Amino acid sequence: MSQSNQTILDARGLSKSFGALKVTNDVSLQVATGEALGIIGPNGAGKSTLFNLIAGTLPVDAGHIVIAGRDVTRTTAGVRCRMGVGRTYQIPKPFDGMTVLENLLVAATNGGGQSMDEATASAIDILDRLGLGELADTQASQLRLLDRKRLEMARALATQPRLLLLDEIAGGLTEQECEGLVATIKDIRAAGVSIIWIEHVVHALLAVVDRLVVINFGEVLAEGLPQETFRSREVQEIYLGIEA
Ligand SMILES: Nc1ncnc2c1ncn2[C@@H]1O[C@H](COP(=O)(O)OP(=O)(O)OP(=O)(O)O)[C@@H](O)[C@H]1O
Repeated sequence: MSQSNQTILDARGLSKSFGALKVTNDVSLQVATGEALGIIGPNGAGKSTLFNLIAGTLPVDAGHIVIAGRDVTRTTAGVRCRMGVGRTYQIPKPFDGMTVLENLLVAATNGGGQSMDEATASAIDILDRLGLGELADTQASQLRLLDRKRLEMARALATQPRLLLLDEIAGGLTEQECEGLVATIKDIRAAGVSIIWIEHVVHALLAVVDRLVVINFGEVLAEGLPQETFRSREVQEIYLGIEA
């Protein structure tokens, strides 16, 4: 079997400490090309840190990260972005002084390495797909929460990811907004993008993902089919604090 064709992400033995605090402890994650993987876990379990390690915004203390068959453990976030790792942040980080369209153009030209013509064409397409077309010329600072979250996703898509990391994109949305978001993520996935989605809104996550990983105290507590894993005794007890 060719690893590079079948596996978009192969992370092995990842560890990270901040001072004396061990936040990631020997975590291994594999994502097949085209797969959607969900990650849940209590606050402070180390989920976002895992994204920082995979995206390259933080260096690992130990372990290896292979993306599409290439060992990227020692490469920068910029290199990984150009290799196809796109991400959203838990707290959206648009350039507030720029318009929605300008935000995408920066992502597409800097992160995605596209020419301005290519970037403009693909940005307009992405904005239409995400329901932001009419807001293209609106300043990012003027957007309501749902549209800020859409913009966060649109910026990540503008970098043309093969692997998209979504960090708590559903938090704070109404039920109806959440349903729309789930449909959008399904569309992105159907277009061939592999996804890892960290989410506290579990019902939204379970509507999309093929597999679920539960992180607790920086370690993989459980892993498997989404419903089965979420309902397992150890996850109900430790993640939800419920005696099953
Ligand atoms: N750069 C940093 N320096 C020091 N400590 C950090 C840093 N980043 C994260 N931490 C700590 O590491 C732990 C894990 O944080 P992380 O954000 O990865 O958790 P999380 O599972 O994503 O939590 P949440 O669900 O609340 O977003 C927390 O105790 C956090 O305070």
